Amino acid sequence: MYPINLILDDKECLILGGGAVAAQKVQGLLDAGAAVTVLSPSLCPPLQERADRGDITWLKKLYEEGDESPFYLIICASNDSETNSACAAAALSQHKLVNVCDAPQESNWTTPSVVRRGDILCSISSNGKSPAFTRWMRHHLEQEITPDWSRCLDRLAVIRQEVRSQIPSGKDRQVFWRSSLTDELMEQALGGQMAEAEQVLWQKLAFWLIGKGGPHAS
Ligand SMILES: C[C@@]1(CC(=O)O)C2=NC(=C\c3[nH]c(c(CCC(=O)O)c3CC(=O)O)Cc3[nH]c(c(CC(=O)O)c3CCC(=O)O)/C=C3\N/C(=C\2)[C@@H](CCC(=O)O)[C@]3(C)CC(=O)O)/[C@H]1CCC(=O)O
Ligand SMILES: NC(=O)c1ccc[n+]([C@@H]2O[C@H](COP(=O)([O-])OP(=O)(O)OC[C@H]3O[C@@H](n4cnc5c(N)ncnc54)[C@H](O)[C@@H]3O)[C@@H](O)[C@H]2O)c1
Repeated sequence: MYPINLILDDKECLILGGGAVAAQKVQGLLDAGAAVTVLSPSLCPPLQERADRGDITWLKKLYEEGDESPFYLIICASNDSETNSACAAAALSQHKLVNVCDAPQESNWTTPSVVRRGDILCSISSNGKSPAFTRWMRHHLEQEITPDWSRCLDRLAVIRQEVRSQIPSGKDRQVFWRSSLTDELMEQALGGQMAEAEQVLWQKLAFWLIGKGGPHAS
């Protein structure tokens, strides 16, 4: 397996089936900004609510070959494994992104468990060996990765722009960041002293620039 972060903004995605598993997958796709269609003769109550609100498009029918054609990404989550397999085979023959929720061997990607904190995205997989363990790991990481991590990331993104403009060499910037983002600094930042930690980082940048003879020195 090779992890990738797929950009799904407004991409047309299809989910086959309207049960609890489909609802979980719909949530993940909506979180990623996709345009979601559910194809199923029936919907579970949470999906019915989403369809009523207009969050998703509902195609009220049984799957027929060709239904998958307009879509970029397809998740087969019906409880009819023959239909899941037929849809997956048709979609794979068109080189689409396909997941079969009860048959990873018929998929070209599997669904990881996810922890989101602002722009932080942490995905967890067990290569299909134990989704229950994957779920436990998610709960564990949810405790560890607090909303402060995302605030910290937002501050670091600002400082990164400044570092980019002050330290012209990519190699030097790498050395700066590797020597500056220490455990001690991050423990301070995430331990309730983010502003103080930020000051320390600005100081480190100032010292770095003095050591290197100022901005844009070669
Ligand atoms: C991460 C998560 C995302 C999501 O689904 O959105 C996810 N499964 C979750 C939960 C979960 N799934 C199952 C249980 C009951 C315990 C158990 O059966 O072991 C629990 C736990 C629970 O719900 O408590 C049953 C199950 N799952 C699969 C099969 C078929 C098979 O193994 O062949 C069966 C048997 C069906 C049956 O018997 O009928 C297969 C897959 N499930 C995957 C993902 C992919 C591999 C992920 C990995 O690498 O770990 C993969 C391969 C396919 C895919 O979906 O891509 C989500 C965690 C959400 C969270 O974070 O809470
Ligand atoms: N990947 C996972 O995490 C995971 C977890 C649990 C179960 N599963 C598997 O997922 C499948 C679905 O589970 P569920 O609990 O959502 O089932 P469910 O019975 O609640 O829902 C199944 C849905 O599929 C629809 N459907 C049936 N035949 C169809 C067809 N030909 N075309 C379109 N839609 C059709 C039904 O109308 C229903 O809405 C099961 O096969 C189960 O083995 C996967």
